[in-house]
Amino acid sequence: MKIGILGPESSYSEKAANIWKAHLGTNPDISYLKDISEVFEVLQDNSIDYGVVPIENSIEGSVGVTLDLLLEHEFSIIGEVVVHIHHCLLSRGKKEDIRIILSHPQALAQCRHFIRKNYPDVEIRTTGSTSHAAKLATEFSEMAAIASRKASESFGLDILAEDIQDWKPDLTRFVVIARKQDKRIQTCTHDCKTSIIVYLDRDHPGALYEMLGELATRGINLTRIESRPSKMSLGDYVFYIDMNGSIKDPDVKEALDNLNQKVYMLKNLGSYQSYMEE
Ligand SMILES: O=C(O)C(=O)Cc1ccccc1
Repeated sequence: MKIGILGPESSYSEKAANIWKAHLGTNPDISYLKDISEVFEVLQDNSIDYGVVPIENSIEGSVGVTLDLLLEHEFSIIGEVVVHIHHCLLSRGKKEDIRIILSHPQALAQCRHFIRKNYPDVEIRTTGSTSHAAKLATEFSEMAAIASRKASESFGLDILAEDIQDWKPDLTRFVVIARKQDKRIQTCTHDCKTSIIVYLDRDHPGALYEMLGELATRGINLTRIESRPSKMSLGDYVFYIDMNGSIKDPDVKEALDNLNQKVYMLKNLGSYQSYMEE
C-alpha cells in the first residue's frame, strides 16, 4: 500500500500522514510528490492508494486547489488530521545574506507580517511544499525557506527564527483521500464528520436557508460552510459543507436524501474519523 504526500521529506503533510498511519495499524509506504495536484493525479492513475493533502488553515483559510480537485474527482475523504504548525525561517546563510524567501503559498501567507517587518525588501518565491523550499535553500546562502524545524534537520539548515507564523495557534486540517470505489475505505466509529459539496439548482430567495434547514431541523451541527466559484459565471457558487455525524446516522442520511431532492447536484465526499495531533 502506498500513501502520497507533498514531498520531499519533512513536509507538514508527512507529519499528518504519520499521525494517520499510527491510527491505521498498517504501515503504507510514503510516496513523495511534487504538489497537491500531483497527489490527485497519481491517486487517479492507481499509482498510490491514499493521498494526504492540506484543506484548511486556521490563519489563511481554505486551500482552494484541494477544494476544486475534490469536486473534479470521484474520491472520498476517509480521514482528517489536524496538525499544529510551527514555521521556522531556515537558511545556510545569515540574516543579512537573505535576498529570497521561498515557501508554499499557505506558509508565506501565514507569515506575512513577519516577512514585512523583518525582511521588507526580499523577493518572495512559491514552491509546491515547505520542505521543497528547504531543499532549494540548501543551494544558495541568499535563500531562506519557511518550513518546519524537522526540515532544518533533514536538510542541514540553520534556524534563523522560530515560530514565525503571525497568529497562534496555527492549525492545519489535512484530509486523507482514496478512490471512491476502493473496497478498503475505512468507516468511522466515533467523532465522525461528513463532507458534501452542493450546487443549488437556481438562484432564488431563501435557497441557502432551505438547504441548511434540512440539517438544522434534525439538530445536525455544521462545522464549516464555504462557497467556491462554480467557474461557470461570476456570482455563481458551489457550497462545501462539513457536519458532525456519519451517513450511517439515520438523521444525517435523511437530511442528505432530502437535500438531494432539492439541489441540482450533491456530492457526498464521505463520513470519516477526525484525529487531532496530541
Ligand atoms: O508544504 C507543506 O509542508 C504542506 O504540507 C502544506 C502546508 C503548508 C503550510 C502550512 C500547512 C501545510
